[in-house]
Formats: sequence, structure tokens, C-alpha cells
Amino acid sequence: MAKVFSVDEVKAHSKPDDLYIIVHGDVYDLTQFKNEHPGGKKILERVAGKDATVQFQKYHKDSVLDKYRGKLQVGSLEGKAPAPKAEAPKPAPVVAAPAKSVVSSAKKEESVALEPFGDMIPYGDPAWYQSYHSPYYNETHVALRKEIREWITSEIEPYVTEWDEARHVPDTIFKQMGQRGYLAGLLGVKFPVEYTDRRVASVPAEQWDHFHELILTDELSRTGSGGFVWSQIGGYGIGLPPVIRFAQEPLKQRILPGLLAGEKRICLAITEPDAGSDVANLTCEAKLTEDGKHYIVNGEKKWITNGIWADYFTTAVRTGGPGMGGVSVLLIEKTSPGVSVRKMDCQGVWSSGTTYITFEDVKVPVENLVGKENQGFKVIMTNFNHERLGIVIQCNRFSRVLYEESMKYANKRKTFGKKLVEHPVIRMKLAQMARQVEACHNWLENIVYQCEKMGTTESMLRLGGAIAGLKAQATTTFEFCAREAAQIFGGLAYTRGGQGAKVERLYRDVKAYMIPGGSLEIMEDLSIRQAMRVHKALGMKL
Ligand code: HEM
Repeated sequence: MAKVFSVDEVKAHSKPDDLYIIVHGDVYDLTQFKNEHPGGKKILERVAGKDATVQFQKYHKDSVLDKYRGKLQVGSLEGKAPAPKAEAPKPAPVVAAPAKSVVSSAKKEESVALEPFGDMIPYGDPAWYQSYHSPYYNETHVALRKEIREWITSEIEPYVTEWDEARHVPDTIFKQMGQRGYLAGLLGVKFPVEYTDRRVASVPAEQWDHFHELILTDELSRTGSGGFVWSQIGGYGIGLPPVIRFAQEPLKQRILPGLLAGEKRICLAITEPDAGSDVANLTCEAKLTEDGKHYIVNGEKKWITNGIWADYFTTAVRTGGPGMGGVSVLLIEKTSPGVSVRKMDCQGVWSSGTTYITFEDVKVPVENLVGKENQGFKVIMTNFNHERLGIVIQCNRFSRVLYEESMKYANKRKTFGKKLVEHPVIRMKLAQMARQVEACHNWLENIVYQCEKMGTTESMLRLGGAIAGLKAQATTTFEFCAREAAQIFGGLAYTRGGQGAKVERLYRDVKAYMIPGGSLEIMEDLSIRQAMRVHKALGMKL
């Protein structure tokens, strides 16, 4: 049990070799820590024995305490009120919608506002977190949101900067993703109960839908690190769906339980030094042996997320003639002789393990063919909508994080005698960020709802154009917000770590979202070309 102090008792610890301070009513012993304090020891000695809450808030985000509390807190002041949790106070009488599935328009009376959640900064969270009415969410979504946010706040967020600098997230975190059932819920398909006994604590498997997946990815992205998110789902979220949809049953039985549990890792290997968004041009070749039992694979793959840690590579290879009709997909195993991986040094997403892979005479059993020979393009295409929606969710939360961080900072930092937020030029930046984030999120929810209703084939055929347009929108919003947030934070966004850590990191991560998964230019073009094709079939009259 932590000790209870009076103000006078804390005052007695006001020497450099016996240095206590008070922050938010909690008492910290900084006697040893002062020597390693990044802000210097003298500044701490000046507030020794005192309440330093105001000074602390000026130089740090409160989340710094999540990391150091365990090590430094020795007690609390007498009469201190318990700290507020992630859930905000309840201002209005609101109830969650029934857990029946997404509420239909015919049942308008069920579409009631959900309870407020989070910090209630305007636009700092999606509208349904801030007691707006929504037709999309029910109590299972509410429960999942709470479950993930608690985990991220206590076990992930305090360490993200450290992991990014180390360019590696501890393997235990990915294992937890498996144990918590999150990995099984990230595949754009119904919860795969036939291959795993892992379950998400707050959502019955049979009720799992696309909005749960949205919430999961969105909350992971609140960490403000593309590297962290990609370290967990960057390879998995695009490497595994083709296997679960198109691989042969014995292969699935063999590898899925380990992958869904977070014990094994997988990635998607399509891009090559000379083939990115123009997938049909890839050259990595796979030749069938004369006995028809193996493929022999030779070639290179570049910019492969998580490749360095992967046990399996869902790999696009050329088995036939030129163009898309000669492409197949093979599951290649890391243990096969001839596979080598080299980590690449990139501008952003540092902890995501971007990798260069070479395949030299790698022998792959024909049982590892995913889909049919020379029909790999269909396998790849089926993946695109899910991959791009994942990118959109991440980008939009990153944009929101940039806005939220800016809003908080603009409300505490003073220049020329005023808070930043009191300068119209800064409010204009915040307004421009918020309106783009909100527009993007509303389009996103609409598209996710269509995925939920249409199913895989129809959504693949009909939504490709809109999802490409949405990716273009989300990535340009992200780029805009990174630039504006950096201007608001000034020098703090130019240095790594500290209060501007998320802004500086996300600024570096932008291009990792704007180039892969279909570059901005290709997305904009596709959003019109593909939509025209679909609408021609729907009877478009020009
Ligand atoms: C529990 C007490 C404290 C802890 C755990 C702590 C921890 C830290 C950490 C980790 C940083 C690096 C930047 C960051 O991650 O935000 C930092 C920077 C800093 N801290 Fe503290 N600190 C504490 C109290 C204080 C107090 C009371 C003051 C002022 C009186 C202070 C002044 C500063 C300054 C000036 C910086 C440098 C900020 C910059 O680079 O812009 N700290 N502190």
C-alpha cells in the first residue's frame, strides 16, 4: 500500500540528496532519477519538496508518468481524489444500442447515442466516442474499445518511442496480440474459430464484424507510430488473408494455429526492386520441376514489411508468360534452403522491419500453391481492398493523433502573452486538420458498412474505386496534418522524443503510407477508372 503524505512531510525532502516532489497529488522520489533526468538535475532541485504539477505539465505529456510511476512514486498526498480513468464522466443519459448486429435504418429507435469515452477533445476521437448517434456500433464495439484502450495505455504507449528508436518491438507484444485473439480478428473475414481457440475477451466470436476490426486497428494506431502498428499487423494483415482464403486445407491446418496464436509470423512478398504498384510486371520466377512436385524459385523482393522476422512469405511469383496471366502465389517457408533476408534502413516506420529478400533455387512443394497456378493475380487483387482499408484506418487515426496532440499543446504553450490556441492562425490550422479527419472518417465508416453488407466478392468488384479514392484522401490528410502539427509544435517536432515525439515520428512515417499499397497517383487514377467500369455495368448514363 502506497504511503500517504502531508504537504509538510514532502517539504522535509527538499535536498539534492533527498528530493521529493508532488505531481497531480502523487509524491515522487527523484533523488536518484535527477541524475538521469533528460531535463537536467538543477531544474528538479529548484522544485524539491514542492508541488511541481504546473512545471511538470509545461514540459511533458502526462503519459510520461505512466512509464515512470512504478519506479518513482512513493505515495500520494492525503485526501487526493482517485485519478480519472479513460472513461469520461457521463454528461447525458445515454445507452448502448443492442448487440444485435449493425442497426438497420428501419429500426431508427435503436440508434441511440453511445456513452462518451476518452478525453472529449472535440474531434479528438471518432464522433461515436463523443456521444453522437451512430447506426454502426453496439455494446460489443463499446466493450472492445475499452478493452484495447486499457491495454494500449498501460502496456504499449509508454514504450513506443523507445521501441521505435531500437527499431524493434519485443516479441512478447505480438504473442499477446495472439493470446488476446486480436490477430484472429484482423483478417477481413469472419472470426476463424475453426483454426484457433483464441478469443477476444469482450466480443463473442460469432458477433465479430468489420467494425470490430476497424476499432482494433484504429486504437492500435493511437500509439502514433506506423512502425509499431506495422510491427504487429503490417505483414500479418496482408500476408495471411490470401492463405486463409485460397490455400489448400492441409497447409492451412498446419500453419494457421501457430500464426493466429502469435507464435509464428507471416508477411506478404510482392514488391520487387523493379515492380511496385505495377504488380503485373514482377519477375521473381518459379519453375515447376519435371516430376511436378516442386517449384524452384529465384528472384528478389524488396520493401517487405516484417520480412526479417517472418517464418512464412506469401510470395507472388511468375509461373507463366508475361503480364498478370502468368502470376501465381506461393507460400515460401523461411527454413527452406536458399532464402535470405536483409534488413533495410528506411525513412520511417522504423520498428516495422522492412526487408530485402533473395530466393536462390528455393525448392517449394506444390502443396504450398495459394490459389491456382497462373491465377495469382486474383489472389492479389482480393487482398487489395482489405489492405487499403487498413492503411486508411491507420492514416486517419494518425491524422487525428496529430490534431489531438496539437490541440493539447496549443492549449498550454504560450507565445506573445497568449496561448497558441488564442492565435487565429493556429485555430485555422486546427480547423483544417479536423474537418479533413472527420470527412475521411465518415467516408470510411460508410465503406466499412458496405463491406459488412456486400461480402468479399461483391465488395471486391464494386468498392475498389471508392477504396482507392479513400486511400488517396486518407494519405493526403495524413501528410497535411503532419505538416501542420509540426508547425504548431515548432522545435519540439524537429527533435526526437519528448513532447513532440509523435509528431516528429509520424512526419517521417507519412511516405510509408503514400507510396506502398498503391501510390497516391495510382489510387486517384483508379478511383475514377474503376468507378466508371462499375457504374457502366450498373447502367451509367453519360
Ligand atoms: C516525476 C517527475 C519527472 C519525470 C519522470 C520526468 C521525466 C522526463 C523525461 C522522460 C523527459 C524527456 C522528454 C519526455 O519524454 O517528455 C523530461 C524532460 C524534461 N523535464 Fe522532466 N520529469 C519529471 C519532472 C520534471 C519537473 C518537475 C520539471 C520542471 C521543474 C521537469 C523539467 C523538464 C524539462 C525542462 C525537460 C526538457 C524538455 C525539452 O526537451 O523540451 N521535469 N523529463
